[in-house]
Amino acid sequence: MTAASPQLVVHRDKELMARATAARLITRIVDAQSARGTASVVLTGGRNGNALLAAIAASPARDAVDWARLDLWWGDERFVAADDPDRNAVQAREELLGRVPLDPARVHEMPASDGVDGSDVEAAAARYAEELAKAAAPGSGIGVPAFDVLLLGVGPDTHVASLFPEHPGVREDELTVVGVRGAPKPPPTRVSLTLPAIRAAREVWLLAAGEDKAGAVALALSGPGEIQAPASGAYGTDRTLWLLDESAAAELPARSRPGTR
Ligand SMILES: O=C(O)[C@H](O)[C@@H](O)[C@H](O)[C@H](O)COP(=O)(O)O
Repeated sequence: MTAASPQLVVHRDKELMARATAARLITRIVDAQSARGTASVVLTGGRNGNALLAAIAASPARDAVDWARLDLWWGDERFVAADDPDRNAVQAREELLGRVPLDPARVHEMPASDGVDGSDVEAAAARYAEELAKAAAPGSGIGVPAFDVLLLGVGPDTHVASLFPEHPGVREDELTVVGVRGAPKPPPTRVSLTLPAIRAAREVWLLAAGEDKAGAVALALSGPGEIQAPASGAYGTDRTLWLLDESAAAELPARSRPGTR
């Protein structure tokens, strides 16, 4: 299996998907920390991403993770004030981050619109790209850390992070982080990793639950171009995992549908 050929796991419903993925992520982090003394995870916003964080917070295995030796990054962020409830980081703190003993220096929030860059979202994107590059191993590829797991929610239009079909961000093939204006999903201004940065992750896990995602899942896995279906361009160097519930998998051809877990 190549990284670009995804593995699909279909769960009975979105609640079980969140709980099972929480167990999967906890195990993956523990394995990385056992092997290398540290782990690096990229979080996603959205309902599925937040449900996963809530499931981790509720997991009896939660504290198998050495939270102080975990680097957290974001795949995208809404470019609003730092304390705006619309911020992915604010929602992540409420669901999990405020309940576990993380090292604050290793929680890398994307810049906010009331930060040093003001309303200059391109400058904010460049700042985050610089923070990623500083954390990257010297001489390693495009200047992002080797993320162990990069999480992505999938939009009904197949967007991932804040990379939307036919938008400039999804066409970016050099920068690791871009400013996004006029996003179809509000709020319109965002900061996002690019596909090259996403594809630098060891594992990319795409989360999609609900019937409103069935068309996007079927389209993205049918092999279209990443410009028309950004989710189809999201894959890891070692593994690409689509974590679905039955509703989101409903439009997949029978031959590509694994058994439900
Ligand atoms: O900032 C964001 O809005 C997210 O990062 C976005 O990419 C999200 O993951 C998808 O839109 C899916 O969102 P849902 O899981 O809520 O459908």
